[in-house]
Amino acid sequence: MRADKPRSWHIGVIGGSGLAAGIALDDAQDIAVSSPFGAPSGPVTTGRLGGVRFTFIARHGAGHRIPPAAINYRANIDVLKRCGVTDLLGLSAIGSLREDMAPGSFVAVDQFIDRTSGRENSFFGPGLVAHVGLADPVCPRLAVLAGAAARRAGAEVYPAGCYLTIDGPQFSTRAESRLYRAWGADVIGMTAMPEARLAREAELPYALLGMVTDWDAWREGAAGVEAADIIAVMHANAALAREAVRALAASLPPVREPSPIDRALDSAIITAPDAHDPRLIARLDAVAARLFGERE
Ligand SMILES: CSC[C@H]1O[C@H](OP(=O)(O)O)[C@H](O)[C@@H]1O
Ligand SMILES: Nc1ncnc2[nH]cnc12
Repeated sequence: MRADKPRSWHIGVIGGSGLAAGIALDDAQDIAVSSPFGAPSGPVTTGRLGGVRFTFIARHGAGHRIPPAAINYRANIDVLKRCGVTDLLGLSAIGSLREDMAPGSFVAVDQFIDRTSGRENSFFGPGLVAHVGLADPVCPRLAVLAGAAARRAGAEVYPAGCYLTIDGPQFSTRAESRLYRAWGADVIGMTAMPEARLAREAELPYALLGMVTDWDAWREGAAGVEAADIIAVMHANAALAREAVRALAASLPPVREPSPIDRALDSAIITAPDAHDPRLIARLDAVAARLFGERE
């Protein structure tokens, strides 16, 4: 498949907390897709919304079984790419680090700070070294479309925000929460990294619609975060998130023009061809099909 020709949209959706039940798709089919990177969070559901192909995966698995640090982010993105997804939208519960971003509002995240450690954060490695650019980790086209769709669905949407990713599973201390505010982070969660990194390596334009569920722990005199409160807000907002996805489907231009992110790997791989590890190349049959599909 050439990346520089217009093609049809195929939107991958990674549904987070409160969204494991997925989105209602026409002609939906559940498919267990296997990945050389291990087990994904579960089967994908693929189908159509208003004529556009969508494929959904629940980030934490059915019944929210998988904690943030144990999610196989590589496998999730690999199977979505394997299904032919062209663009990837993450939906996430987030805590607010700002007075104005109140619970119930949505944020089209545009930057990340990564405080995670020990998560598999690259498809590449010894035998195939790649350094993709991540200065602008979110696809502006998809972020604008997703933000506008959420607004049309009735949400209050902030068009930008910096998401700080912690490992969790515990929520932050008050001191950490204040520190993250001082760093300039706007919202906090446990899953956007390495998801956004891996999407870029897989040449998938990525956007993240965060749904603010709480104020985290920085507010003087306020109670700390409770998971049950987050889930209650998420349940109240899940219909809005699903409506936003429907509105996104309705608003996509008929043809998907190429994105520069479709070619993110063009200048990223620095290992000499004669030093390539064929086993790693084989594992990248979906992620880097554009580069290695026919050549090696
Ligand atoms: C259930 S509260 C904490 C949990 O919610 C967020 O997950 P997701 O981004 O998948 O919606 C947060 O990152 C934590 O994993
Ligand atoms: N305050 C918070 N911290 C981390 N992850 C979250 N997900 C939703 N709210 C959160």
